[in-house]
Amino acid sequence: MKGEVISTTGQLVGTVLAVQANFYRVQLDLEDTETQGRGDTESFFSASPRLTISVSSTPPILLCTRRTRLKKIGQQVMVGDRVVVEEPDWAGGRGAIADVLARQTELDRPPIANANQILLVFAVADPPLEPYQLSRFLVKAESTDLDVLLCLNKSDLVSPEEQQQINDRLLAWGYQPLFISVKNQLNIDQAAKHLSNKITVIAGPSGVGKSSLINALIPNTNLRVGEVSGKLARGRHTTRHVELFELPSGGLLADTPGFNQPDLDCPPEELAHYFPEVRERLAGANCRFSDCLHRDEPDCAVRGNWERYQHYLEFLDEAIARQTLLNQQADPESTLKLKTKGKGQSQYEPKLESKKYRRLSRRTQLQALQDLYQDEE
Ligand SMILES: Nc1nc2c(ncn2[C@@H]2O[C@H](COP(=O)(O)OP(=O)(O)OP(=O)(O)O)[C@@H](O)[C@H]2O)c(=O)[nH]1
Ligand SMILES: [Zn+2]
Repeated sequence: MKGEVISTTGQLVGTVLAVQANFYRVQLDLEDTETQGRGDTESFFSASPRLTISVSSTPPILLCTRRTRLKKIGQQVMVGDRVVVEEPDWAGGRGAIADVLARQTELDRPPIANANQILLVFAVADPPLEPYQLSRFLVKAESTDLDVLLCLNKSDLVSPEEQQQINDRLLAWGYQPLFISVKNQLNIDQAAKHLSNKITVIAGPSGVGKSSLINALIPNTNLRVGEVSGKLARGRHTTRHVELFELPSGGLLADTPGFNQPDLDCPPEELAHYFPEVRERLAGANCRFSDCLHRDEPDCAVRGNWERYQHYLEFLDEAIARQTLLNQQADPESTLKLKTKGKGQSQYEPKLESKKYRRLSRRTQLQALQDLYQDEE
């Protein structure tokens, strides 16, 4: 981000770091601002009390409103957006967003534009590495179409042999994990290297050391101090707030409340592509049917004894249950059946499965639906 020359027209261009009510905190690209002859005033940093900024080396941050024209055309501004800023008031630290540049990527939950990758953080122990949970997070991350990086923290808690075993297992899944230990400052530089000059969304279950890692990557920024404020600040009851934090080596990091209980909401036919193992199998062979769901169809190139095949089947049940539910909401008639009750009464009940995916036992589907609701509680 830093030092990038985006426009040759003398426009001020920057990146939206945070959205606060109707204000947008925009970090301007360095080159652009230098040509505009801003004065070095401390006050324009008043909008970002959490960042300690050295005036000489850090691009200025302006608190911006959104131009009425943008409101009229319904142009939303998201965290991560590249925006054109007009009428900078350097002394007051204010400006106005006049335009939003085309987005490279767009995430829904959390709402972030132009993210490049997801950094999935898990721990090798404490909490124990749970393959099914990891698989779920990986599939969810893959479904965003962003690059997926896997970091395994707390490597100080396992022996080199155990670490090797985990490594081999994940290699077979198609991932090359980076083992780190925030506690022992192991491989933090390596992790930082992967994040430089990119927008990275960090995700992972509770207690694996995400806050600790963020604090190690961005020293002097107590954005979430692990055990005390971290839990409170990011608890279930906080409003969904997304913010990008600048890494010293360049690049921005988004922490993601709300990504911690991933529900798999992709269409059933897409699910297989979110497994590297499947992509590899399908690179060298085809299933007989182009719409194969890789369950019990003849001549399936995917079904087999790879470790996560069972995970695939379970996630598939869940995706089908979700799809059925969605279809039913969109078009109740097509998925409701008339059921005759006693005393001549009849009533509509949901059909549990659409024809397209019919195969699951009713029990499995019910179970999947129940799981789904539990997740959403
Ligand atoms: N042994 C060991 N413990 C660590 C390491 N990194 C973090 N921890 C500890 O793990 C616990 C959880 O760390 P956090 O950084 O709060 O984890 P988190 O992922 O942010 O957790 P949530 O805020 O619940 O999402 C803390 O007690 C940390 O001190 C590590 O590398 N090794
Ligand atoms: Zn198949």
